[in-house]
Amino acid sequence: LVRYVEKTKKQRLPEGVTRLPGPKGVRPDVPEKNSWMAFHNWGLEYGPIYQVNLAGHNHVWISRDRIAQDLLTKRSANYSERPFIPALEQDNRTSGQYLPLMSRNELWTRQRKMGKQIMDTSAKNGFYAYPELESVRLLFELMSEPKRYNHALESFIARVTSQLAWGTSTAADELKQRARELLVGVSPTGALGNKLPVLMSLPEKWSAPKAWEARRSRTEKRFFQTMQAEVHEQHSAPKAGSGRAPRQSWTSMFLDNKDKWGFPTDLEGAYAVGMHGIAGALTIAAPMQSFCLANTHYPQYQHLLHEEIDRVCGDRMPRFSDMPDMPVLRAFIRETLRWRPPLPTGIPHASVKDDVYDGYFIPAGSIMHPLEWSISRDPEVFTNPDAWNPTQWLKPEFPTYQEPLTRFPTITSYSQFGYGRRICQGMGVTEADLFVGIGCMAWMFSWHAVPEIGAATPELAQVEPLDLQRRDESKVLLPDHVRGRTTGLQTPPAESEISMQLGETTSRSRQGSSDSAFCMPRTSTKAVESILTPPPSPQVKAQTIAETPTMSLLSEIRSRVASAFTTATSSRAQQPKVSARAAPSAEDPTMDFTTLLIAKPNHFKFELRIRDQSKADDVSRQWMDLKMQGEFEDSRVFWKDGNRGDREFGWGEVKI
Ligand code: HEM
Repeated sequence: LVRYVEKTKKQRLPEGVTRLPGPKGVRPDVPEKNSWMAFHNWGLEYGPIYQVNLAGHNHVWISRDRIAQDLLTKRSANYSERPFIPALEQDNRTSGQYLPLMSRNELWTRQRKMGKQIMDTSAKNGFYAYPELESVRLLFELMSEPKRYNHALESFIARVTSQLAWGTSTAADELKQRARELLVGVSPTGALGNKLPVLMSLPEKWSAPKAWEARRSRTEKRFFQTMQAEVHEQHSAPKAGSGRAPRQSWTSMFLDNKDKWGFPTDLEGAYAVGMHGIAGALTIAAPMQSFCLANTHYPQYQHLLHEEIDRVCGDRMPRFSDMPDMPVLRAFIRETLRWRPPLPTGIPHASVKDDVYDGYFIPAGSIMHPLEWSISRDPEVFTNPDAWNPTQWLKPEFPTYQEPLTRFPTITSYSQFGYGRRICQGMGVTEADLFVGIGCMAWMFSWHAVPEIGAATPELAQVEPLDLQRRDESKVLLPDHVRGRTTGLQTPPAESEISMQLGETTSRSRQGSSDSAFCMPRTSTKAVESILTPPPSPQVKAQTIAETPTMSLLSEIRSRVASAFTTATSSRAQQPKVSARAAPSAEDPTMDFTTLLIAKPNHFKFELRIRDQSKADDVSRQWMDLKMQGEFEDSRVFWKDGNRGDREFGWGEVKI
């Protein structure tokens, strides 16, 4: 408060310039849950750029893309710093350990340069097909344990990212935990040290938040160093008989080029790679979860996506290379990111010197927030912005429509990935993961509401639900040139025709799309036979397989598959209490998010149905083959006592 009073006293405005509008005084009334709704609602009241004093700091909130571009991109020399985060043990701006949170210094420049190179190289190589590989495991896990869909989606992303970072998926669980703990550390609503910075100046024995952070920081460092050392060892002397050749990874690229890129220590490179891993580990899972939410509440669009997938891919899973041929899938992804931005408050920039914008004064040291939640709801750009409608990217009558459809809609350079010099370095990975991951899910499944969850909001209630009997009449139609734009490919048969064409699978497909609550792949006799007598694989080398008798592995698969059923555990009791003023609706079931920076929908009820039994059989077979080839390694335990660890290292408690 004293700091605030001092600051306001000192500020004399230049002539002809006014202060930004905004709520007066030091505002403590920002809710912990869905905090962005408070900032969004202030924007409705005070305009597209306003300021508010939070804990003695001037925060500027921007709700329009044009203003964010004007300031954060066009004036990036002034607006590319990051604010200080008190709850971290090492200074986020200067320690070289937190690339996304660093000041614009020499370390940031070389780490960013390295980031660009490793991203470009892995993009050129199709991200080494890791998303395609891991999507087989994703589908198998969704079939086997649909209740744990959140876990399966997060694991998919963490495994791809772990493969990219270190050439192995075994670090996936650790990477997820590192990401969760760092999120706690950096979130204003997370670690107590961010609310009471004084706690971070006390000795560890008197300050539990300080001790928690010190252990987190030690564990993070040890993890990154261990992974780097292992990659180094494998590449310099691959172990004979280990069954798996060393793979390309961001770490191997770093080790090969560190002198060229000017890295004084290997540790800095370990952090630079690790931060790319952490940045990707959970963020991408959030839109995959929101995609499930959207399709459950807006089922009337699903047939458009299924139609495109069946036409372009037929009985194989979608691949990254299908991207130009699948505008509908890209539209579903883009609309999901718009509707439920993974980082609704954006990542803040900080300003270096005083500035004037549109007659308003912005003091040096202001913390600038491109408020993605509001930017994605600009009523001049989006018709009915709170509703999820992927066709607005595909129908020319919408202002969001853009050609050529081989490229648009795209998420590249979308405001969700930030602005100017600090723009996200992971757009390519995100696009590949979402395209392949969501595409494969939609190839295999359809989403259905369960009656007790009801309609999301009053507006949503007006959206006509999919009536299977009247499906043809209720279809949302796309223009012909969108539907048929993939030349040389036939228009897909209607669902009933597919069933007929599949001959033997017809009756199973009908079962699969019945109203039954079950979602298990009814493995055909042929598939059971092939599972019981898998094709002889020349490379059955993986340690886990070698130690497991084949029959017990097979029966495990069968029992896992047989135990699958509809995802459903969360209850209305878990619904959020959105305390922001004028929040749309505390009862809106699509607004139940975790509390930290990333807007991840909490577990919710829906029904996942397999669209075609033969696909389920095919995925089970592929999973089996790949598992036997040692591709699907289990996550490993890094710390004592099953990761609980000891005083020095281990997993910290995280309430998300
Ligand atoms: C849905 C997924 C993702 C979203 C929404 C997202 C969003 C963002 C945003 C908003 C920023 C801050 C930009 C700014 O300050 O203006 C950022 C920075 C960054 N992102 Fe991402 N990101 C995603 C995935 C990834 C992935 C997969 C990686 C790495 C593989 C990554 C790496 C980074 C890095 C290194 C930065 C720091 C850039 C800097 O400060 O110079 N991100 N991201």
